[in-house]
Amino acid sequence: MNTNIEQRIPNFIDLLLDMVFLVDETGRIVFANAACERILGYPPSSLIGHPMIELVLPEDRERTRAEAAKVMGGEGRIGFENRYRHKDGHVVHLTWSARWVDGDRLRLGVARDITRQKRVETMQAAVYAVSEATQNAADADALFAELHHIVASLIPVTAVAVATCHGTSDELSFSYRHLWPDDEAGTPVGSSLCTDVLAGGKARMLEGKALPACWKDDGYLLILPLTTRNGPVGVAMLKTPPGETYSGIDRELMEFIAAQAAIAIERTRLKAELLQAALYDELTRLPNRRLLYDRTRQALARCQRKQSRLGLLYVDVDDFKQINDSFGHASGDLLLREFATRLAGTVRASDTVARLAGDEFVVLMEDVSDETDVLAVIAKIREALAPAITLENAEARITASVGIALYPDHGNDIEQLLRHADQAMYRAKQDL
Ligand SMILES: Nc1nc2c(ncn2[C@@H]2O[C@H](COP(=O)(O)OP(=O)(O)OP(=O)(O)O)[C@@H](O)[C@H]2O)c(=O)[nH]1
Repeated sequence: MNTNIEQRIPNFIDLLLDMVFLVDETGRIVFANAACERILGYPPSSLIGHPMIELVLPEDRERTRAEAAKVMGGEGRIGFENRYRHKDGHVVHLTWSARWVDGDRLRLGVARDITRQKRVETMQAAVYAVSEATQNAADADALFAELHHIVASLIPVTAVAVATCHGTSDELSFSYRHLWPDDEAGTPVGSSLCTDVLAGGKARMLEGKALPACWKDDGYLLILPLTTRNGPVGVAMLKTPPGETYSGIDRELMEFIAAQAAIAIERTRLKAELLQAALYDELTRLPNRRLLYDRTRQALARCQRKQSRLGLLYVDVDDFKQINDSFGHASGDLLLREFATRLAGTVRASDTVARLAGDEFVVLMEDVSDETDVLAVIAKIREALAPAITLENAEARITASVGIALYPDHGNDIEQLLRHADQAMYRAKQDL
């Protein structure tokens, strides 16, 4: 009966969607069905006599040899996965069912192409990895480094650059570069390519003579626009190792990741903006009351441990209302910004200058030995305030009243210290 069917329909094995191989004891192919051409690009006749292992990706060969040895030892095996190289260069993921045919001393293997399924899994894993990176990255720099890491785990990259912008009218600036060269003018290679890709909104792949000269026509450059529903956020550039290429599947995957990365960049920016708004004063960009309280509590804990002193200055601009009344609110704002800059310039980078409200500022200094240290800072503040401040149509000279509080001399917590310094400042103002 079977013989009859085989005689009447002789080539049914070539209709199978899976590949069927017979491989001899030396590892050479003795039979391959038509699916090999559909899946690997090789006509079956061209594979006869060819060592099977040479079709396997070099990274998977050792595992594959070990698996073949098990099959040749008589074990029926199902579910082994490895990767083959298609004739056109792209990677094909396979899962195997294999057994040893003892009488013919041949390995019979049936392989299913699971490349599409693997791609879906890779994409899902990439979405997860990018979203985790977005959650965990402390800032944009950390996010770029993590995105680079994710991309490098999926495709070969030797050099990476990301240029970012805020919308179409904004200029691109290079925010991340890894082994990315400069051109003769000292700007990152590919700047004009980025501008073109951003304008076109489509990914581009460059090779050979089209590559920037520094790569000597070697390898490929993939340029991807980073765009969200709200507009462009930048451009990413990936360079293959010399002699390698990105397949259509690699490019599709990178375009997908670029879309995820663009959303991640937008979210990280939003997070940074929210954090800035929550902790910093909008007008002067100085820490606000909330951040001052937080930093003071931390500083007090350190001082307690180290048995050291902390100095707190309450600084209030004298007669600021008159500036507003005489020159207008915009000039008042300008003066407050300049005042903040000068104040911040008088202390160490590790100290904190905060704006509490209106024209009231606080300076927090760690590790002061006694009041002399603090008085020296006040002298510096007065010196910094001495030059006139240029307003829109006028010049203004300002002074400030300052009150001092020291930990532990005048209090143990932020509220007590602030109250003490405020009262001292008030007394100083009365004496004017
Ligand atoms: N331009 C501007 N003015 C502000 C801002 N915040 C508060 N002010 C103004 O700052 C002024 C503070 O006035 P006062 O508290 O009387 O302070 P002063 O005029 O310096 O008086 P003394 O503290 O007694 O020297 C008020 O007129 C507020 O309207 C701001 O962000 N911008």
